[in-house]
Amino acid sequence: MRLLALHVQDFRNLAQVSLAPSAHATIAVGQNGQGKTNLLEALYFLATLKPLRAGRLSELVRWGTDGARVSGRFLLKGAEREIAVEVGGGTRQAFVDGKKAPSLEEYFGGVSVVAFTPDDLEVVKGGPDSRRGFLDRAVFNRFPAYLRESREYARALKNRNRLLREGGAVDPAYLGAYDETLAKAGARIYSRRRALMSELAPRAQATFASIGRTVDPATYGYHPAHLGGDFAGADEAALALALREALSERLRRDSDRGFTSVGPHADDVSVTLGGRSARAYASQGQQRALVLGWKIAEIENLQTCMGFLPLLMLDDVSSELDPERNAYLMDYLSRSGAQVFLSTTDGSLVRGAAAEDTLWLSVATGQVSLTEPRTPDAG
Ligand SMILES: Nc1ncnc2c1ncn2[C@@H]1O[C@H](COP(=O)(O)OP(=O)(O)OP(=O)(O)O)[C@@H](O)[C@H]1O
Repeated sequence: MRLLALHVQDFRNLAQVSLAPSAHATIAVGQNGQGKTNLLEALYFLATLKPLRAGRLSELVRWGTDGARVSGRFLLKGAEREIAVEVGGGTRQAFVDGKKAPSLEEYFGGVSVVAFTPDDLEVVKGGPDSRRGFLDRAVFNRFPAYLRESREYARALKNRNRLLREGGAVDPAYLGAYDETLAKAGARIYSRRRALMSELAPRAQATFASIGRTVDPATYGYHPAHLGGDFAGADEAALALALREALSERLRRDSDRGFTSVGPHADDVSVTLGGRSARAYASQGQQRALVLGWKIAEIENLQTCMGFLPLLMLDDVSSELDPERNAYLMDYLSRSGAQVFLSTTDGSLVRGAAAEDTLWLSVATGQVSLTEPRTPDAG
């Protein structure tokens, strides 16, 4: 997969940007607050239909305008196709080759992106919801149908919670029908996450061992909350049954509280170092290496399982790493052969990822311009 052209219109502070990225590294350099992350976010949004940072879609639209548009021409399995997304009035609309996308699967059709941002540290330091978000982005890349499947689950959960909140005497038959739907959709989420983690965890552990500069081994594990039975060995039907049982066991408590306390929305990912919680005991640098181990594993796993490298996006990551780990990452990027997009305030930090064909961009007050080749520190 390769992005041949990117067009951005009225997306955050970017009024109009058109560029033909390098097949390898495209590097956006600029001072703080100029629009570098916005440029990467536009690409991320195009490739995932999810905002990288925004809570609401309306935040993506340039102030004073009615709508934003991002489009990209991709080379995918030897054929060119254009995908586009428009945001306006709080909703988004996806297009494939100029026509409304018939389905999300059709829209993505092999486009995927792995993003590295300073917020990724939350996967170790933050709460379960950050870790679930992190896990779900990786699952979505690996199994594109996951976006639709996780929406089905979210819808079923919302309906059940509404019923619980309404209180009073909930008709058991009525609730049973909701539980059935929720258990089925939930079982699919469990099995997707479990499949991804079984591929990813050993790779991430091995990658961490090569960058961690510590003899303590790391582990990455996925744990469904409050689910009985043998999780590792259960098929999807058995997972649905276990979830249905857990839902009915907790019904009284859930009715009192007005929300569903068991299911994939309550899961967590554990990250340990030397057998201890990385959140509680790992140093800042070790936590960064743990995240880096995960991300590199995700890229390599996609390459092995899907047969292509995702686009890589690194938002001001080098300033967060010590020189040795930064050099490791830059070297990895230049050797990977992946198409990479980097943002930085200091071009010299990412020079290790650059080559002859690198596209250097300068970003200032929402304007993106090409800078002369081999003058990376300009801008
Ligand atoms: N919807 C919007 N419309 C117009 N401008 C916006 C919008 N959303 C954010 N901005 C502006 O975008 C700018 C921030 O851009 P961005 O986050 O890309 O900065 P950056 O270059 O990555 O900076 P840093 O190096 O500090 O991370 C801010 O000036 C902010 O006010």
